[in-house]
Amino acid sequence: MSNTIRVAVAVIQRRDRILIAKRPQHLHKGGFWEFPGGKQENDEPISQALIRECFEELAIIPVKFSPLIQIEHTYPEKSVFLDVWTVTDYMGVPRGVEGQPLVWCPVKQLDEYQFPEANLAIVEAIRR
Ligand SMILES: Nc1nc2c([nH]c(=O)n2[C@@H]2O[C@H](COP(=O)(O)OP(=O)(O)OP(=O)(O)O)[C@@H](O)[C@H]2O)c(=O)[nH]1
Ligand SMILES: [Mg+2]
Repeated sequence: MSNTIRVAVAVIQRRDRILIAKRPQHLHKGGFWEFPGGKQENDEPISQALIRECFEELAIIPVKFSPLIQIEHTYPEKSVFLDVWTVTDYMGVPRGVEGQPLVWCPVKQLDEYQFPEANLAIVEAIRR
């Protein structure tokens, strides 16, 4: 679909924990938890979008990352294509640059948080 939004998503891992962030209330799926990331810009390689979004949202620079899963999902309002990466090394200390709460969530406890629908497949992929 031509109006599908392409999104770079970072599953940032530290030992058995994953970094999750709470989406600001005013955004699409506001109040849900998410993996940091955001929309790919024109002509930008997806790995560059991943690095840029991690810097903008968390003030870190991913240095070691690999593809995890790609998910197409249609919400009532829009369609997204999530290009999800596992980040295993980065420079800096993550903080919620936009004021968003962050949690290092044990993999086993990910289902205690409410994610957008499309994320179900991400959580399954993390557990594989
Ligand atoms: N970052 C992120 N976006 C997700 C996840 N799951 C999911 O469905 N999305 C959807 O992907 C879309 C784009 O993400 P985004 O809002 O973070 O994009 P962005 O950072 O560029 O935001 P902006 O437009 O405010 O600059 C949103 O509609 C969001 O609901 C997720 O785990 N992380
Ligand atoms: Mg974002």
